[in-house]
Amino acid sequence: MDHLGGYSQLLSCYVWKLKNCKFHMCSSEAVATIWTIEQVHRNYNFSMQKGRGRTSRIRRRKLLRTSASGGVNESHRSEFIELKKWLKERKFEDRNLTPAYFPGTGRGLMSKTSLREGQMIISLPESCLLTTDTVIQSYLGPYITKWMPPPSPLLALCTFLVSEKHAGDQSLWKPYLDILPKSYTCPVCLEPEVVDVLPQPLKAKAKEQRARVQEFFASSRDFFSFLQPLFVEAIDSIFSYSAFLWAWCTVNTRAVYLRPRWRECLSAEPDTCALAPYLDLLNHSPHIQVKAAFNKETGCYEIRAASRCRKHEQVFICYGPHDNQRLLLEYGFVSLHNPHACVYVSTEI
Ligand SMILES: C[S@@+](CC[C@H](N)C(=O)[O-])C[C@H]1O[C@@H](n2cnc3c(N)ncnc32)[C@H](O)[C@@H]1O
Repeated sequence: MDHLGGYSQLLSCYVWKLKNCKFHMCSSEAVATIWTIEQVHRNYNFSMQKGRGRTSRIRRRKLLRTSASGGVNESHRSEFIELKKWLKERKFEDRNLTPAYFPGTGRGLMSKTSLREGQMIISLPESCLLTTDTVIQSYLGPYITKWMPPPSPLLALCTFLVSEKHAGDQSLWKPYLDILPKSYTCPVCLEPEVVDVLPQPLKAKAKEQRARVQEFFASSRDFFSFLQPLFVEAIDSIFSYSAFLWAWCTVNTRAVYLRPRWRECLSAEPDTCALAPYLDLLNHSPHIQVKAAFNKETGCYEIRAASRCRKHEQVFICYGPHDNQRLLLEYGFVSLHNPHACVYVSTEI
């Protein structure tokens, strides 16, 4: 009852803050409050499950130690155990980081040991990357090669994601697909009535983005129909707008940058995106500078720490010098204390 009392008190305090302060709170404060509610809820669930033995005491102490730095270790979760096995088969093992949940930023990666400036923090072999090469070498390859005009690199990646997600247990990428978000918070995924209450300049951008994605989907439907021989179910039920939007957001919010490559069977748009399982659990901080790139000599996508990081701290990378409007549009979040923050003023004002 103690737990329940404390929990509901804390929760109602935050809910009250959200309800009553919504007119005074900026969107980033509101988002932070929602995250705090989530964290209270998670801590509550954890404490209700705790046992009374020595092992539970040790575990609890360990949790307190890690939560002192903000993160709760999540490496015990079945999806991360499966992902780790899958990465090991592809010659990747991580000694520096571990998946964890952080108040404020949500799921991310936490350092297991202190990291020096310039130290390699992740070196992910090419065999773990999902690129257009992966797609072309798959069962989709012959269809992509035959389709005219050639599909874009982005369409190839989205098609592969939707198809593999549909394959479920049969997919070779299942352990990766299982850790991907089920839904996204980018404005392109919001209901039009919600977009309507956004500030004018952001609303215009969000509408533009939605129209672009809808047009991209509409213009790809003939290509999807061409893939029907690969599936038993009707193609429209597999390549629905919601499945396509999920795949688009997956690439848009998580892909890393590779040097442009050109493939004859793909359109001339730059082919620069790769999905990098595990590495894509790194969250963004505008205050961090990291060195990240594909190293041709080692055949790995490498990230080096640009500054030191203490044990059990969240390890961040920087997605770019983005203001909060851009972060929300492209990644579905805003950054507190963003040095690139700016206010957009419409021309009428
Ligand atoms: C590359 S993923 C990073 C891992 C992600 N948090 C996850 O759980 O899979 C990018 C997404 O993480 C979230 N994210 C990244 N940095 C963040 C931050 N500083 N604050 C809040 N959310 C963040 C956003 O949802 C973003 O679209």
